Amino acid sequence: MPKLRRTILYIPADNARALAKATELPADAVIVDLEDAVAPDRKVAARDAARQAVETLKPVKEVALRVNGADTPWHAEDAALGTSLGVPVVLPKVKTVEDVTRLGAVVGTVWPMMEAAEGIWNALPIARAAKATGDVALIVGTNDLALELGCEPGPERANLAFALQAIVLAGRATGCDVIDGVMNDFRNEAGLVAEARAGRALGMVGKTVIHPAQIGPVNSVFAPSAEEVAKARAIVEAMDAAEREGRSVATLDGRMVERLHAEAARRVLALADAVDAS
Ligand SMILES: CC(C)(COP(=O)(O)OP(=O)(O)OC[C@H]1O[C@@H](n2cnc3c(N)ncnc32)[C@H](O)[C@@H]1OP(=O)(O)O)[C@@H](O)C(=O)NCCC(=O)NCCSC(=O)C[C@H](O)C(=O)O
Ligand SMILES: [Mg+2]
Repeated sequence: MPKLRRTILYIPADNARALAKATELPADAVIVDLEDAVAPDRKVAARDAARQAVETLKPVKEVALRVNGADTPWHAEDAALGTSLGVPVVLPKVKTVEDVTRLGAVVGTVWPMMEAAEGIWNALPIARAAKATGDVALIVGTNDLALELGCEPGPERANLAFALQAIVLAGRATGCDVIDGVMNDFRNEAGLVAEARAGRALGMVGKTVIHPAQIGPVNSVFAPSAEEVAKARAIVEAMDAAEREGRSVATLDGRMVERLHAEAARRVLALADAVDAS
């Protein structure tokens, strides 16, 4: 069954109330954050809270630790914490393959944040290097990307489209999941759903979220709908019937169906089963 990563919830490592809620929330995975969500004067104290939170969450759901960047004074000890916890380590602002391999040699699995302009240009080798460290999600960081590009993404994110597509291409080519960036406007459910649908249409498998209210809507977007499941079943049945008759092409509702369509349909059914089992 595929691993569900429809929603990955960021929780600041120094927010005890939010961390206490995490096991009950229906996010598929959690990133305990030591980076942007934690103020500089709380970074060191936040490590203890992060350790506790990861240890509590690990038996319940997938959990990763976001460390401070390699150019900060906190990075080495954050990375040591990641190593001792044995969870994927989310590395901010990855620019090169070496950024990934250097940290991977210390912590094991690295989930690169795809949010630096240079990192987007190097997306394919970065994704390949990350995949060599384990089961990897490429985490899109649209805030940092927009900052670096000097642009303000509108609801359509047209000015980020090339970068988002490049990340999806790299992820698909290397077997890494691609998880979309956050929607800052966390009370805007309609906007969130539209953005999540656009990410899914590009080939992302989930979206990072920052608030509990965002989890349900995003989980729904990244789960196959009843219509999609029914269509997938019909495609698999049509292809099975064709193959029993020695044909490798079938027709369904006036459309051609080949093995690759049946393969895609089986993926939809497997995802639906995973959602039902969650
Ligand atoms: C955005 C927030 C600061 C809003 O917080 P708040 O005003 O407290 O929200 P609410 O009062 O509506 O909260 C209701 C209850 O939900 C809990 N809560 C809130 N957020 C979370 C959470 N993330 N996980 C778990 N629980 C959460 C509150 O504690 C309330 O519960 P209770 O106290 O019992 O009533 C806040 O949501 C927040 O801090 N979110 C996370 C922010 C974060 O992690 N930012 C960094 C990651 S995003 C990023 O860096 C993007 C990337 O790098 C890029 O470049 O794009
Ligand atoms: Mg960022």
